[in-house]
Amino acid sequence: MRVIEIFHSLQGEGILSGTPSVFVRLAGCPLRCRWCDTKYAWDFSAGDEYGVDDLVEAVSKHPCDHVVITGGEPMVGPDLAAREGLAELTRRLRAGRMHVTIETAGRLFIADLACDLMSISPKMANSVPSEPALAVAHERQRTDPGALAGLIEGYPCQLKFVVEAADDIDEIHRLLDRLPPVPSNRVLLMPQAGTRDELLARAPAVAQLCRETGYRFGHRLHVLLWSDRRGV
Ligand SMILES: C[S@@+](CC[C@H](N)C(=O)[O-])C[C@H]1O[C@@H](n2cnc3c(N)ncnc32)[C@H](O)[C@@H]1O
Ligand SMILES: Nc1nc2[nH]cc(C(=O)O)c2c(=O)[nH]1
Ligand code: SF4
Ligand SMILES: [Mg+2]
Repeated sequence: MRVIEIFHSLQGEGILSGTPSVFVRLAGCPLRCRWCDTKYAWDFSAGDEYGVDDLVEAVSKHPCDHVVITGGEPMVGPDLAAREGLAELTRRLRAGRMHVTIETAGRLFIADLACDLMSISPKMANSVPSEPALAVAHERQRTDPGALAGLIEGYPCQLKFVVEAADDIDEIHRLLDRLPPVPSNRVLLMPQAGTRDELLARAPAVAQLCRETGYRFGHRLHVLLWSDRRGV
């Protein structure tokens, strides 16, 4: 598997925000969201090659029982071998008594992952890249209610929607209407913010939207603490 970085930090997002966690960032993402804060992980051939044994050993060096597998898009992977590698990695981490979170846009359903929290961030219209060729690929890739439904029914999950403007909520409601029910405290609205200044500017409107809708506020604790620093 190709790995961009492994680091020990606090989970910055979602219902486990604040939890000390080791992050494994896998290489490659076909979606190329306009505001992605991790563009350095888009290339499938970037980073270093690791076997599952090496990865488990690198993770277990940290004094920590939560692991977050992210990317890039860890659920896509360049080929079948990479997806089987992901399944094997989750099983080995779970066997070592680690709590496993997978961060994914939710474009692909994969069964049999040893995943304690499927952290899904479905991509909405505000994420479409401005370059037309990329936008076409993104439209094709970004939402598949069938895959999302499979993940929601197959795993403990949370849905993290990236919100830029108050009217994003209409599209979120339309998508939720087509999915199996998710409790409102597992639906999070997260400000679109790659820097601390953007977070402070957008958070109040998102907080207000949470009060109006009953959905949960999605933190970006790492952005608050370290702004756009890489590897934290
Ligand atoms: C870099 S992505 C990697 C995992 C997967 N590709 C995904 O999108 O869920 C990790 C998380 O960061 C979020 N994210 C990326 N850029 C962001 C930004 N500018 N503002 C808010 N959230 C962002 C994504 O929506 C996702 O929840
Ligand atoms: N601290 C911290 N928390 C995170 N939660 C999800 C992240 C990600 O990039 O997937 C992330 C990240 O990059 N850093
Ligand atoms: S799906 Fe995730 S990694 Fe891929 S471009 Fe969008 S935010 Fe970035
Ligand atoms: Mg991140």
